[in-house]
Amino acid sequence: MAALLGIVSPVTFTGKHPVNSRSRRRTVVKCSNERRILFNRIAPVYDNLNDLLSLGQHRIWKNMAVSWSGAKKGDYVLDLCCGSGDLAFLLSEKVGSTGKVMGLDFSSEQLAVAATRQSLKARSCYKCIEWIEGDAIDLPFDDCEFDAVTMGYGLRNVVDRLRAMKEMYRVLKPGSRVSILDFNKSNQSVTTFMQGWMIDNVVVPVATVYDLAKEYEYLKYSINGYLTGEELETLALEAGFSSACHYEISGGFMGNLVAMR
Ligand SMILES: C/C(=C\Cc1cc(O)c2ccccc2c1O)CCC[C@H](C)CCC[C@H](C)CCCC(C)C
Ligand SMILES: C[S@@+](CC[C@H](N)C(=O)[O-])C[C@H]1O[C@@H](n2cnc3c(N)ncnc32)[C@H](O)[C@@H]1O
Repeated sequence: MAALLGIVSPVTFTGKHPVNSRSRRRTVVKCSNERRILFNRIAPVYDNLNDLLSLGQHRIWKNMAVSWSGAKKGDYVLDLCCGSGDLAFLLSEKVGSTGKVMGLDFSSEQLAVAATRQSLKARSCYKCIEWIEGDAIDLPFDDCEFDAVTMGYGLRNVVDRLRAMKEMYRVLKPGSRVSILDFNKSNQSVTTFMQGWMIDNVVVPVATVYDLAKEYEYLKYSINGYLTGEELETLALEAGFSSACHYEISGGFMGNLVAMR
């Protein structure tokens, strides 16, 4: 489970000397691949389980994240860790057919679902979306390209979060925003307890029906290994953003970081 968790401490020590960067690199690559496999495996049922398990609320949270990004008509925007495309479709409705949306993910199966969903949509704005298979920590884009960046339930799953944050900073135009939605690692013990209880007693039992118990058990461990809102703000400032604010939503179950370059 630890491998699936891919929880890699910033510096891994054995004995007196830090493990060399080559072994750390190997660990990062291995953990990253474990996660890619996880999201490939859940791709066929991902959207339906999100709707069922959040009672459709996740669509509200994603709408909020896209609104916070500041994306507007005619913009060129990026949705990182786009998965099956939920935030990319919402962004395309904001930028319209005169804008452009890039959806990037390293799961080929998630991108295949996104492309299929796009092919079934009639509105012209959805035609402005392009899907790219790539890694959030090494973006295939130039500096200062995008008017907005979104990341829905992605940063918690990225092994090197600071590197991903620095890449988001690099590809954003000065004065533009990144909006990062995810579970909230709450400081309130009641919220943490309720989050964990829901995952243990609702989410995982339902996922078990689809033989995905292990994949959804990862959720709880990944939230435990995530950053608090305050730590996310600090991470954004460390990556170079001029300002950062983390908003708790849905009773503290979820959170959204907004940072400006
Ligand atoms: C859209 C949501 C989660 C996306 C998601 C993120 C991940 O990192 C995963 C990792 C492994 C497997 C699946 C995912 C994954 O789906 C949030 C909503 C879906 C959640 C699965 C449901 C979580 C339930 C909450 C703990 C409680 C919701 C209360 C609400 C007010 C009804
Ligand atoms: C929980 S899904 C979120 C999908 C979508 N943003 C949403 O909100 O529904 C997390 C996504 O992040 C992708 N991902 C995780 N680490 C990544 C990385 N380093 N580079 C690119 N994609 C990554 C996974 O493949 C998966 O599709």
